[in-house]
Amino acid sequence: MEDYKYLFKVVLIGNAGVGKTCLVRRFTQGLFPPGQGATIGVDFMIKTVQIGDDKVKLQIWDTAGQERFRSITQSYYRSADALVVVYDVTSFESFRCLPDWIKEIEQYASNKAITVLVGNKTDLIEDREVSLDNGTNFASTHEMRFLETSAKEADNVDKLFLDIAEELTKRVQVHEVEDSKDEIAICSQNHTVSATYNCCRW
Ligand SMILES: Nc1nc2c(ncn2[C@@H]2O[C@H](COP(=O)(O)OP(=O)(O)OP(=O)(O)O)[C@@H](O)[C@H]2O)c(=O)[nH]1
Repeated sequence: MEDYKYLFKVVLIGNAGVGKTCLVRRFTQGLFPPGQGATIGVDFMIKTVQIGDDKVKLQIWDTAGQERFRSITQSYYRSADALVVVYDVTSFESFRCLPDWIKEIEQYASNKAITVLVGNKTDLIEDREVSLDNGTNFASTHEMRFLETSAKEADNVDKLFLDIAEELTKRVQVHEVEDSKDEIAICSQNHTVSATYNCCRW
């Protein structure tokens, strides 16, 4: 018996070092890993959340930001129900690269996928190089949702993923998207599931 009603795939992309892995680990494991190494290729973690009366399983794909892995990571875009584009608010360079990530989405992802822009590392107040307005304007120009987060302080991280789960659940209920339940068995054969945790909505 499956213990969830819907399965959705969420793919995180963005420059190396912006905090993608830390966001995923904060959400799935509730921790901020010290000395996090660069992601090699792609990794995924799973977390089941409660949305209204339904259990929703999020399969969260954490892609490597380094250019040399681009051809591997691009192959994961197509089946994504949501794409989260992360930049680092203390790195204007990571913000400047956003148009390249948008191009990747346009080229490889489904046009039904939800896109979310995330400015991470808001705890580093003194080092900020990208303003809240910069992020808000970029997101509205590209019709993306937008959130600033701190994986370190657990600020807005649950909200990021729960909002995605809620929106995808709404859409599947009105048949705007299909859930990815049938594909989980295939995925699980090829990848290690790093974690399975349950959480309740607060
Ligand atoms: N202060 C602070 N540091 C963070 C935060 N999120 C991540 N970091 C740090 O940023 C560095 C890179 O984090 P990762 O999660 O590995 O970044 P990534 O985007 O997954 O990097 P790649 O795997 O190379 O693509 C690590 O040293 C983290 O400790 C945050 O919210 N605040």
